[in-house]
Amino acid sequence: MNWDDTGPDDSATATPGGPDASAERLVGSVADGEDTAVEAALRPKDLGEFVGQPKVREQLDLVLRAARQRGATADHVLLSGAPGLGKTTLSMIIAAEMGAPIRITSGPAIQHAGDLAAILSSLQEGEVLFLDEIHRMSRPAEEMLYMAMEDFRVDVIVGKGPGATAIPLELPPFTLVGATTRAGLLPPPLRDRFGFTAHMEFYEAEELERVLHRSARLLDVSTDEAGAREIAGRSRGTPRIANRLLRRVRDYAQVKSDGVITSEIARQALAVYEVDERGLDRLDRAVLESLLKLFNGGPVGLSTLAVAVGEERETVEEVAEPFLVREGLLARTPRGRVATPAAWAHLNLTPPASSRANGSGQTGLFGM
Ligand SMILES: Nc1ncnc2c1ncn2[C@@H]1O[C@H](COP(=O)(O)OP(=O)(O)OP(=O)(O)O)[C@@H](O)[C@H]1O
Repeated sequence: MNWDDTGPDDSATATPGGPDASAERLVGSVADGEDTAVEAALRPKDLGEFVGQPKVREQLDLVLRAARQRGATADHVLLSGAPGLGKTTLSMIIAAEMGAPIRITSGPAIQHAGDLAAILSSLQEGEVLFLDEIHRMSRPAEEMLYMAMEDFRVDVIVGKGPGATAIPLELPPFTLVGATTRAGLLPPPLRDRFGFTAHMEFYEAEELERVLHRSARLLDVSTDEAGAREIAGRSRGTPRIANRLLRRVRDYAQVKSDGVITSEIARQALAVYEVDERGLDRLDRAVLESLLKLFNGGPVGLSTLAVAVGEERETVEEVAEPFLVREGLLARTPRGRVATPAAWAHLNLTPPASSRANGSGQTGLFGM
């Protein structure tokens, strides 16, 4: 039986940086309103306080120290990685370490070259310009940025048509910190103009425990080691999610107990919020359960799977699947979606005999 109603659909382009459909989920990595309000208080202020990402920290520390010793402005820095891993935080740390002010804007906010010219021309010497979602800037603005980054100069075009003239405008030296969830989407001329590029990885559970202990201290929440461990394991490698789960578990501990977060309290609280021990929520589990119970582990086409779950195709593809793929629970193949042996184990289900025989789904992809 061929369940694949969509033809080859392994061309999924979803990434954690896709549409903000995950914003309202407890385990979504995009910031929601409450996150924005609380995050400012929880941001580490210098590299020493910044948890994890040891390579990025070490390299950035060298770049910044060297610039300070030379009395120069730091090179432009490109930070790539999924939402919530600390790109904004690092940009603020760069400014703080350089003793410089910071200006924050984003690619979508700069639709015209004139918008960028206005920002650039008002920068002070040494200032850090943080450009979030730099891959979403308009083309003309991007081209203006090339020259600004390289020569600290922009050409402001005055007038239109044949009478238009370019007036050169000198800029003070500044440090551009660009952030992107999709480094691959940046045109090479832009990528090449960054002196230092750092890729932010998802965090280890032990690192998230440290983030949680720090946040608990700042929020005046008491949590024991096992409580923090329980939350860290469900935080999908992302400090933003860890901090959000911490706040929900704190609520539960306060209402149902004495306010102290223990592993038992964390387990009970996150059961209420339907976040399981691996960080999967209701939607993730619905996708896996359909794949396993209705389609014997696949392969099944994305559209069929989405109908079975009762969600839009895009929601399944862009909100649930990236994490399931990252966790090795689901694979996107040319014939459709396939569950891995780990998916059967996670939901405590037994794979059908045919797939057990070759240790795989029906495609023989996962021989054991
Ligand atoms: N290494 C870290 N140590 C401690 N806390 C961190 C770390 N990284 C991120 N955080 C916390 O996670 C929250 C989200 O971080 P931040 O806003 O910097 O992420 P981001 O990568 O810029 O996200 P986005 O791409 O959505 O803008 C912040 O409140 C910050 O306190």
